[in-house]
Amino acid sequence: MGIVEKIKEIEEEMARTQKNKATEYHLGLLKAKLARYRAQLLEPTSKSGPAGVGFDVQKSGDARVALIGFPSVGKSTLLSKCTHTASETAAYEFTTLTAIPGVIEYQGARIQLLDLPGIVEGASQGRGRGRQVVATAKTADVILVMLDATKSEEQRRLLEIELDAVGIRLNKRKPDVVFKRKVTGGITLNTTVKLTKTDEKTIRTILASYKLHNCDVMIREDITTDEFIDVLIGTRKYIPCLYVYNKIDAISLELVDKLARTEYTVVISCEMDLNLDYLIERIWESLGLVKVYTKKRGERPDLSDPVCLRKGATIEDVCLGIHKSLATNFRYGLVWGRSSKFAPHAQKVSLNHQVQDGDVVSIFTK
Ligand SMILES: Nc1nc2c(ncn2[C@@H]2O[C@H](COP(=O)(O)OP(=O)(O)OP(=O)(O)O)[C@@H](O)[C@H]2O)c(=O)[nH]1
Ligand SMILES: [K+]
Ligand SMILES: [Mg+2]
Repeated sequence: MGIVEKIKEIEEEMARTQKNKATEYHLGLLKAKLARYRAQLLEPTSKSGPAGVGFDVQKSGDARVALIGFPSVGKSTLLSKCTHTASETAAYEFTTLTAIPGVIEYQGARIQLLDLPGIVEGASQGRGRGRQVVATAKTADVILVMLDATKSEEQRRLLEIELDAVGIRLNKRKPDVVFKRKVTGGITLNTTVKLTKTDEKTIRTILASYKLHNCDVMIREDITTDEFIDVLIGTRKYIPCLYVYNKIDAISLELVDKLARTEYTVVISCEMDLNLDYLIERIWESLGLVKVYTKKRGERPDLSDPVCLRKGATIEDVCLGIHKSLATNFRYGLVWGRSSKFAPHAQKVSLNHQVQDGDVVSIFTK
């Protein structure tokens, strides 16, 4: 039996199994098995299908945003409107057959927007180019799930299933669980909160099914069984996402209003140029980039060319963002701005100091 069939079998068994206290533990086991098969399916060495690799497009700029959606929702129209790159658009499905990168310039940052082929249901299982598309989505800093506002709500859920199947978790944080493998000593399981969505027995069984007999597990939030499996698999990607409803020119105002009030949602019309600037603002916000300005000794800070970094970035990242040699020859740094303890005055800092948006930084080398 191939992996795809095995997955199907488990999914059917799960669907047949009633969810209650007595079956919770058995379901947990099935989930663990399912997650393992799915991971196998996407491994490059898997014999069950082509490799789970994305399109070969070089990452460029300060961040990457990927457009995921069913055919003809307007992905290429959006790319053509928001960047200087034209991507072919047409009324027929599967107009776009490969990844087309464009650049959004905003607030001194360069954001790569990636137009991708439309996907169909079952994309993650290797139908069409879908698998390549979802694998590319994994490399994005923000995913735009693009939807046709004139079509049913169902499309959103279907896309979520495809992304979930390749290990992408949308708008979620990594579960607060510390997991450490050991060589001996058995399993130490600690929880700092009461578990209401899973239980110790399920957790222990899942560990056993992964042949993890020696490890430390510290659970610090009320996680579900699925979230625990995610921690064990370890390759999950937690990516912020915006749901972008296009073609609002073709629906009622009531519906536009309702969609616009939904969390993580932006409504637009590419054709009528509605809300596109707002969409870019929201993308920027979701990226959560930190901009740092550099200053040479005795000069004013250079406000024209900021270094763009991820949230949580340190002085070391600032150095690496300028030139590798800066980190190796680093002596000390000076920061002005929100991350300075002595604001408005500078603080002398080392490589591991975390910077904040708007900081001005001077680096002193040996
Ligand atoms: N009414 C309306 N039509 C739009 C809008 N944006 C795009 N379209 C139309 O939708 C159709 C599909 O647009 P594309 O940009 O090719 O869609 P796509 O998602 O890139 O499609 P594939 O590459 O085939 O997956 C075209 O006929 C566009 O003119 C919009 O805001 N309103
Ligand atoms: K199209
Ligand atoms: Mg297209």
